[in-house]
Amino acid sequence: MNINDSVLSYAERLNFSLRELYSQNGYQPYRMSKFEDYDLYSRNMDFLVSDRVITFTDLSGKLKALKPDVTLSIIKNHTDDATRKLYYNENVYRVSKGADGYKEIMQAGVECIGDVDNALVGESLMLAAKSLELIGGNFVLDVSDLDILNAAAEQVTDSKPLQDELVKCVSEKNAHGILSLCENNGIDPAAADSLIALLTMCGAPDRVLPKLSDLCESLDCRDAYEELSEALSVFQDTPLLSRIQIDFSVVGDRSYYNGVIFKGFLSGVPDSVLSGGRYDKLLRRMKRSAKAVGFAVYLDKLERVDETTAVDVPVDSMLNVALPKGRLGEKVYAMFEAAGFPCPSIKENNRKLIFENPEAGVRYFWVKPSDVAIYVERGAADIGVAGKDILLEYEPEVYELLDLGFGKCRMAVAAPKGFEDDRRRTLRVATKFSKIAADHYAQKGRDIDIVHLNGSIEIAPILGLTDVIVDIVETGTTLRENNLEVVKNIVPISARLIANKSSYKFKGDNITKIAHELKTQIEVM
Ligand SMILES: Nc1ncnc2c1ncn2[C@@H]1O[C@H](COP(=O)(O)OP(=O)(O)OP(=O)(O)O)[C@@H](O)[C@H]1O
Ligand SMILES: O=P(O)(O)OC[C@H]1O[C@H](OP(=O)(O)OP(=O)(O)O)[C@H](O)[C@@H]1O
Repeated sequence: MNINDSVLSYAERLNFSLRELYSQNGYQPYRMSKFEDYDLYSRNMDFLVSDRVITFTDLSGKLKALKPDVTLSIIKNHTDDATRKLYYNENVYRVSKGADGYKEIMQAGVECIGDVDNALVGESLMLAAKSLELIGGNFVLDVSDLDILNAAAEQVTDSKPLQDELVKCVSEKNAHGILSLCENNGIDPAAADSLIALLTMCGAPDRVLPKLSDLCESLDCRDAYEELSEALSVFQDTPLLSRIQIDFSVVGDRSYYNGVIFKGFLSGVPDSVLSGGRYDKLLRRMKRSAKAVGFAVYLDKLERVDETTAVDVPVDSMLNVALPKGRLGEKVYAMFEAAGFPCPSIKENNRKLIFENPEAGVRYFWVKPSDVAIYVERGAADIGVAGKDILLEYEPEVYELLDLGFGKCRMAVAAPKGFEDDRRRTLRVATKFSKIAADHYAQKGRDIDIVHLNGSIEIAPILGLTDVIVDIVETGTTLRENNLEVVKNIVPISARLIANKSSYKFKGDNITKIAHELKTQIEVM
């Protein structure tokens, strides 16, 4: 049968090219059903991107799921000791982030399960880079190593939950977060020197590996270093080497992944388009003795990429900045101006929302403070400034590069003076910050009923709508004037510089320049 490939869409053609690439490298096709026992996911929930799995009961009353993931099913069916190299092309089903809609996501990927050595990890990295090359355009493959990150986190603390928080800070390029975790837990910040060194150690392998070698010596994780450098050696003397970056902000769940992990980014696509790594720990959890490495290409994220955009076009040289309207706005702009990114038109008295200065290479947008994180996460802005309250509430997938040290306030529980919590009743809580409130009370094991409000939160307990509020307190005036008082401080808040992860790969020089200039201003503040 001859197929006239002009009738195929870009994604379909890409799909065929990927299959060809994987089968030429000895990987066998793997087909599976769309349905899986829900039990598989309930036992491995943290491995999934989201804990919201679409379920249904089958005719025998068994709880089934529409597959949100492919890897778990492949491992479940890998029951012998043979080494298998597989590729798949499957749809997975997920609940969309921030909405209650469902998404059907097309994934292509490879898995190698069995006696996986450094050469096979290298092969997987090479196939990942070649997959990105097939997609076309300007791409970067970021490579990290979770064993090295773990060794640095273990040097700071023995506490696993705290290690998780520290590693999460590395994934956000959030050095100030690491230092404040040390401070809050009575740890000498010097203990985090290696972790912070990893956070800043990003760039081409030739440049990073010598420094990393010394660091791994002092962290006593030489084997992890050898694995990483041996796997990366597959790119030596190939043109793909220029696309490879070591970047420790690539982090997977520490209870599933280990060793080399990686993510692929494409210029113009706001989120990673490929993700993978070693996951021997997942196999241990599923009582398998084999080792494994693999990756998935998220074809759905390429929906807006086609042959015309997937060419090596120069990256838009303008830096797009989301500024928060309101109480932070003027101060934020003034800092960017002083950092060498002025845009005089922004001071004109009009209702325009977008301002640009091509000479300075910057374009500013005024958006609602609570929307800044969305613009940055979705790549409409490369960087922006948002309060930590917004970052905690919406948990956007962004880098948190700097604590700007202003917009200082705190998130607190407040109640009418003399309030005492009656634990026989559900506590009614009014807030704009439902997630922060839910997390706070979940940690205490307190049953609550959240009443989500959009402002004037302080009125709720006065009118008997709720017992307490969770809200921002700055001077405390609003509480005082409404006969309320702080019951518990939850977390300090200030303004943060955030960056889109993909933009950071392709406009990194401009973003680090601006972050450096802003940091200098903070230090003299
Ligand atoms: N007294 C304060 N009240 C509210 N936010 C404060 C205060 N002091 C500092 N901030 C910080 O300023 C940020 C922006 O606050 P602002 O009041 O301008 O917007 P908002 O009214 O909270 O946002 P939106 O208009 O989207 O509801 C907050 O996210 C918070 O980080
Ligand atoms: O401690 P204070 O200095 O009194 O500041 C805290 C108040 O400021 C914020 O309200 P905002 O002015 O943003 O109005 P809102 O009620 O509409 O959110 C916040 O929600 C508190 O109500």
